Amino acid sequence: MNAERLTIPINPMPDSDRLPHALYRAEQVRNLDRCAIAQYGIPGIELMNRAGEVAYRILRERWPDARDLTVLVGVGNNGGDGYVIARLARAEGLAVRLLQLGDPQRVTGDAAISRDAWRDAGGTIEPYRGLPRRSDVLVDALLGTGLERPVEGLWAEAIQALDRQRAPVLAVDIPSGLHADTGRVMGVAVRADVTVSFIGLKQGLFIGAGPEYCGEIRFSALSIPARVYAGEVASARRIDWDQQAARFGRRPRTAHKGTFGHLLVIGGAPGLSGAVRLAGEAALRAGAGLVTIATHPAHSAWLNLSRPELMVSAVETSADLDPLIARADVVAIGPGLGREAWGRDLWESVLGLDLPMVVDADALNLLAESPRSGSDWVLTPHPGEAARLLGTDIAAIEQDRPAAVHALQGRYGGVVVLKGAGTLIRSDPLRPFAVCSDGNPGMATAGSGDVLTGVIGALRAQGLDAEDAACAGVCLHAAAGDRAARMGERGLVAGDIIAALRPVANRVPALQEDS
Ligand SMILES: NC(=O)C1=CN([C@@H]2O[C@H](COP(=O)(O)OP(=O)(O)OC[C@H]3O[C@@H](n4cnc5c(N)ncnc54)[C@H](OP(=O)(O)O)[C@@H]3O)[C@@H](O)[C@H]2O)[C@@H](O)CC1
Ligand SMILES: Nc1ncnc2c1ncn2[C@@H]1O[C@H](COP(=O)(O)OP(=O)(O)O)[C@@H](O)[C@H]1O
Ligand SMILES: [K+]
Repeated sequence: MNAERLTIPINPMPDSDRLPHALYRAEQVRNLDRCAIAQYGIPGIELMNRAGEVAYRILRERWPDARDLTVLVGVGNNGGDGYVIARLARAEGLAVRLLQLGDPQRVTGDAAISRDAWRDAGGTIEPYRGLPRRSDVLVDALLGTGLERPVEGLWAEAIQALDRQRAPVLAVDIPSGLHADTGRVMGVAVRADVTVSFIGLKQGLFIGAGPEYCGEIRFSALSIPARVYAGEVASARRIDWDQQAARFGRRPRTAHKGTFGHLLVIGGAPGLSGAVRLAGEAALRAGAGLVTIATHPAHSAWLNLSRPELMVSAVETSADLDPLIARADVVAIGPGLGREAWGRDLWESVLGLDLPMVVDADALNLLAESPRSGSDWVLTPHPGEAARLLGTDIAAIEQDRPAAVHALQGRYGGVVVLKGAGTLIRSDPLRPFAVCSDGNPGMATAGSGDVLTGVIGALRAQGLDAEDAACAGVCLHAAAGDRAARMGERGLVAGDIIAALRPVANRVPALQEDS
C-alpha cells in the first residue's frame, strides 16, 4: 500500500441512497430544525408533513402488501410524525388503528395540528390498552429525540408488547427508548426492522445498542437547504473501509521494503507468545515492510521458526531493546506483555521514546497504574481496559461510550480507539470523533485485538499519522472480520481475520478470491 494523507469530507446530506457520514447529537438536530424553520422560513408543520411522507413512502416500499397498520403515538413531535403517517395510510385505503400513549391534552404545537388533521380526515384516537391481535406493520412514533428519562409504566409495557408480537416495526426517527446521543437503552427500547431518521443522523443510532435496535437505517434531510448544516459541526462521523481505502493508491514500482516502514512489536511474556505473533503477522498482512518482534527468550526461537517472515529478537531486559528501537519507525507494545517485572521494565523503557507508538493490552493496564499523557500514541483499549484507565467500571463505559472516549483522550492524549461493537476513535477534542460500525460479534474472540494492534502499527509504519492510521486500521480490521465471518461468526478465530486482511486491503472482490 502507498499511504497518503487525504481529507475525507464529512457529508451531512445524502448524495444518493447512501447514508450521510455526519452524525449529530439530539440537541444539534434540534438546532438544525430551528435553523430551517427560523432562518429559511420552512414551517415546522411542513417539516413534520415531509417527515411523515418520507416514512410512509419507505413503509410502502418495504411492505407493499401491508393492509392493516397500527400506529403508536406519544405526546411529542415524534407522535406528530405518527399522525401524518396514519393520515396518509388511511387516505390510500389502508386500515389504520392509532393508539395514543400519554395524555392527549398534552399534545401541542405542530403535533396538535397533525392530530387535528388526522381527526378531520375521519381518523380516531384510541388510548393504548394493548396491541391489536393483528397488524401487518406497526409504526413506532412514541418517543423521538425528546427522550430524557428511563421509560416506565404503560410506555414500557407498550414497547415490550411490540417486542413480543411478530409483525415488522418501522421506527420513526429513532427506536423509542434508545437514547439519541449514547445509543443506550433507557430501560426498554423498540427493536425496529427499519428506522427512518430525519434532518440529521443521530449518533446513538450507530453507538452502543443502536445497531442492535435500529434494523435498517434510512435517512431523509427533508429537503432542507444544505446551508443549514454549515452552522452545526457534526459531533461524529461514520467511517468504513470503502471510504478509508481511498487513502491507499498503487504501490510505486520502485518500492523496496524500507518504503513501507519497520514496526517493532514488543510483548509476549512466558506463556503469552501467541499475542505478539498475531500482532506481527497482522502487521505484515497489512503491508508493513519489516516487522521485528521483541519478546521473551523463553519462546523467541520457536516464534522465529513458526513464521519465518517475522524477525524475532529475544529480550532479557530493556537494555536489549535499544538496538531494536534504533532501527524501528514505529513501536507497538502490549500484546501478551504481562504485568510482571519483565513487562514493566520494557514498558518503562519505551515511555520516553520519541517514536510513534501503538499501546494495547497489558501496556494499557500498566499505563492505568501510573497515568501520563502522550502525544504521538494510539491507545486501543477494550471496555475493560478503558474502565481501568478511567478508574470506573465497564457498565459506566458502555452506557456512554462517547463520553468515555472523550475522557480517555483528555487524560491520556494522543488518539484513543475504544474497541467493541461500534468502535469509537477520538483525537482532537474539537473535531468530530469517528464511529466504525462495521465488524461483527464473530470478532469477539481471543487475539482479535492483537490483530488490530498490528494493523494500526503497520499503517503508521507506512506513513499515516496517528488518527488516520487508527481510523483506517479499525476499518480494515472490521472489514477483514466481516469477510472472515462469511463462513460464519461462530468459531471465527483471530487468524481468520489475518487471512482476510490481504484481499480486503487490496480490494480483491470476494468472488475472485474464492474461485
Ligand atoms: N419541527 C421539528 O422539530 C421536527 C421534529 N420531528 C420529530 O420530532 C421529534 C422530536 O420531538 P420532541 O422534541 O417533541 O420529542 P419527542 O421525543 O417526540 O417527545 C418528547 C415528549 O415525550 C415525553 N417523554 C420524554 N421521555 C419520556 C419517557 N421516558 N416516558 C414517557 N414520556 C417521555 C416528554 O414529555 P414530558 O413528560 O417530559 O413532559 C416530551 O413531551 C423527532 O424525533 C422527530 O420525530 C420531525 O417531525 C421533523 C421536524
Ligand atoms: N460485537 C462486535 N462487533 C464488532 N467488533 C467487535 C465485536 N466484538 C469485538 N469486536 C472487535 O474485536 C476486537 C477485540 O479486541 P480485544 O477485546 O482486545 O480482544 P483480545 O484482547 O482477545 O485480542 C476489537 O477490535 C473489537 O472492536
Ligand atoms: K420513535
